[in-house]
Amino acid sequence: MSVGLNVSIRYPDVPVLERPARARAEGFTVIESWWPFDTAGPGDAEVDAFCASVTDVGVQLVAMNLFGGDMAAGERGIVGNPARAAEFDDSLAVGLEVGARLGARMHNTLVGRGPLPDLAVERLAAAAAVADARGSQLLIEPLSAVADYPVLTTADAFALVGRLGPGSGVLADLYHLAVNGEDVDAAIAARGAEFAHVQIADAPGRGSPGTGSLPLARWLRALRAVGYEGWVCLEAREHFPGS
Ligand SMILES: O=C(O)C(=O)CO
Repeated sequence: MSVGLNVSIRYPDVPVLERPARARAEGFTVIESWWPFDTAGPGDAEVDAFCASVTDVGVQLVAMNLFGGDMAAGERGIVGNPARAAEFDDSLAVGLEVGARLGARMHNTLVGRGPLPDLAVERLAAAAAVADARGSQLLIEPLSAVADYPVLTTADAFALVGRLGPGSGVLADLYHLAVNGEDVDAAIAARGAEFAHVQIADAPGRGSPGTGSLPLARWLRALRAVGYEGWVCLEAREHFPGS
């Protein structure tokens, strides 16, 4: 079980292309990122620059979100909006291309706020099949503190992944699960070995481990005990909010 750093939530005020170097300077050699481009369909030069920002500093990118819309404005996914189908397709193509170039085979795919329309499930399943053919996975993550987000628990995530088929998996962010009130010990015991990816932060505050009250060490030991063999990435703010 190796630990990586989510550079998007860790360094929100650092220019995107400087974030891998900042992570390396902090001692991380493994990173993940939310969608690092301003649009769903960046040009070749933007993609080349992002890939170089990772390879030039000798860190490994293990996961990258697909385009989720305007995250700062509260959007969490566009797949259910027919008017944004082209953007979703562009994001999938670019995400898989970056993944192929950098070896990042996991793509957290936010599903949009509000009830999940069948259209979204159909498009996610089609995208998962494309990802599967490229040796990659679309990840479904329960989120907390996002109004009307339809995936809140590991049960929600596994149920949706069950409808998407191969090329999909569950991203268990233990912070979100705890904030949503899920019994994380029970979730790990029941299906921890099936998690495709794990993220952690402490609560309250989504800060680094030790800044809140979550039993993160116990949960990591439990994940190892049930046979989880994937990555654990720190998706935490650098400082406890207000500090
Ligand atoms: O929106 C969030 O909190 C996420 O974790 C997105 O990946």
